[in-house]
Amino acid sequence: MDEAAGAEEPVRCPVCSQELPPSRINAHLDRCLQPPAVPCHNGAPGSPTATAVPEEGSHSAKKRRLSPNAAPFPLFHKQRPGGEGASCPALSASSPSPAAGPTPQPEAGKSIPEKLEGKPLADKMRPTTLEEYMGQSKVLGTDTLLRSLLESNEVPSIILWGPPGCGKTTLAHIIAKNSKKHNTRFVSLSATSASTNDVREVIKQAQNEQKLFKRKTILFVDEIHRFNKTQQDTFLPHVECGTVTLIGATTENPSFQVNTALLSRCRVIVLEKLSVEAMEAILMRAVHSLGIRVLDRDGHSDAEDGNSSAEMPVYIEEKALSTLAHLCDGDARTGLNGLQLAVQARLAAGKQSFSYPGTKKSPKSGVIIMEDHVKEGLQRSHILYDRAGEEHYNCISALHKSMRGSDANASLYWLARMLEGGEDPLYVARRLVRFASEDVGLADPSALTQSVAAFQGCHLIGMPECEVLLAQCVTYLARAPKSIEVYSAYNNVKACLKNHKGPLPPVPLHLRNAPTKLMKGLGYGQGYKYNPMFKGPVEQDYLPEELRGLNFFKKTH
Ligand SMILES: Nc1ncnc2c1ncn2[C@@H]1O[C@H](COP(=O)(O)OP(=O)(O)OP(=O)(O)O)[C@@H](O)[C@H]1O
Ligand SMILES: [Zn+2]
Repeated sequence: MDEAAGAEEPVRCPVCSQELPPSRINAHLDRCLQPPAVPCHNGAPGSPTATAVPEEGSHSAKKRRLSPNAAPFPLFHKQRPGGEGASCPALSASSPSPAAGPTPQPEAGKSIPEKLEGKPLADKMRPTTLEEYMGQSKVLGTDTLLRSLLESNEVPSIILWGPPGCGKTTLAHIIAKNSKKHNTRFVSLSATSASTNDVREVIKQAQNEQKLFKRKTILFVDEIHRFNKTQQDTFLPHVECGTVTLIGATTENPSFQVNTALLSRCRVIVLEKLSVEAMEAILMRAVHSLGIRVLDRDGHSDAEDGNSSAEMPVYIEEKALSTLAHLCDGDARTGLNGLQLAVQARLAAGKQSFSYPGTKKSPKSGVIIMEDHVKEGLQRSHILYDRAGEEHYNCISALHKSMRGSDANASLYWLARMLEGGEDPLYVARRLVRFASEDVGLADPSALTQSVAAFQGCHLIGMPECEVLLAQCVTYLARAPKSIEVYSAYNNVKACLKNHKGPLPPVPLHLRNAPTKLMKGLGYGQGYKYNPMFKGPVEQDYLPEELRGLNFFKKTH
């Protein structure tokens, strides 16, 4: 599509975005690609949200044209996930050995504090190959479809759906790096900051690229669920015609959040929380690349004590690593951040002598990171609960169902899971108000009063004091008798209105008010029996004529 562009139409330089006549583009490109040019990628001023990945081969220490920030790949050398330690370049810090692969290694030879400077550890440790990518074997294992597609460079448009820090962005980068070998561009946008215009811009460039160089573009859109439906529609024709291959990432269920037309053109790949084993491997790799020594239960270190330079050695207990792997709830970013914070805090505390209880090993001196230190490094709210995502809906649903099942015990558990995870107490309180009417109803009308009072109380005093108010109300509601009589009767009425064919029946004349003479003349209010004037029961119809005899309370569904 859009291939009809006339010969005279200017083309946009894919490197610096300048518009040029087609006859001049090649000469311009030669100049534009000259080292040492200033940063010349589409993340230059004007479109701060787009970042192009440097081409393979240009990404070397000598002739890097892009600003270091534009390079999505970590500066770390390739690491074995295992841990014999002796050959780890970071441990034998004396020579900045070039032996460990094609990537430059500016980190080798640095001290641990120096290695922790700058970008967060999680970014620096981002894997660049499938071999370094841990876990997710269900979708990426050796015999999976995705794996074979990737290896043959036939990347379909995909949506990666998974919890935070499970490796969505990382996988997209790996796919891109993989496909660059096959002449593909990679551009990334974040849906949180990119406008529809940014999207159009990227697509325009992708079209030029295809025209000029027959190069494909992979467009990575992080948090794709944040794009509204119109913005999502902007992609659609271009995904369809193959100008761009879309890789979207989302923490939200795409069947609710992503435009169905777009969804039907993408494969949804479900990534899971990382397992404890995968987390341990990720942490171990980080520890080794930092040059931290792992102490096993007997106090043995995985590196020789003899070769320590002037730098003070840093040790971490094996147990501390496994605790961290358990606590970060499958979120590698949280895990790596936790590790980084613990290491930094301990480095700040300085060198100590420590001996290992219960062993004959002689006391060591240096910095030691123990289980308690990593626990401090982790924020509790990160551990339990993902306030914005799936978990939020799953937990409130579990609470609602536990109360409905009159299980006060389980109800309190789900309540605590949410509140301890940092859930907004008013969100829970609103649900309780709804429950009081929907599930308790007239079996105990004061449930509504109770829950509204709890809502107002929470509003007044906030967390953490209001937690007990919610606990009280949750228990009250769980123990209360249940009736859905009103709820289902009202639903029956709504269904009746929805299914009604033709114009709705008029309001019966005798039920109408007659404030004017004209209305009285028209028969409004005529024959209405004012109930207080009658001694016994009054015979009178209140439904429109065609509905007479219908009982919404009796109808069951
Ligand atoms: N499967 C993995 N193997 C190794 N490291 C991983 C893996 N997943 C995540 N990481 C590490 O965690 C960091 C964060 O991961 P990433 O940015 O890919 O998460 P995400 O799923 O995109 O999260 P979010 O939804 O929060 O953006 C990475 O920089 C990397 O260091
Ligand atoms: Zn240019």
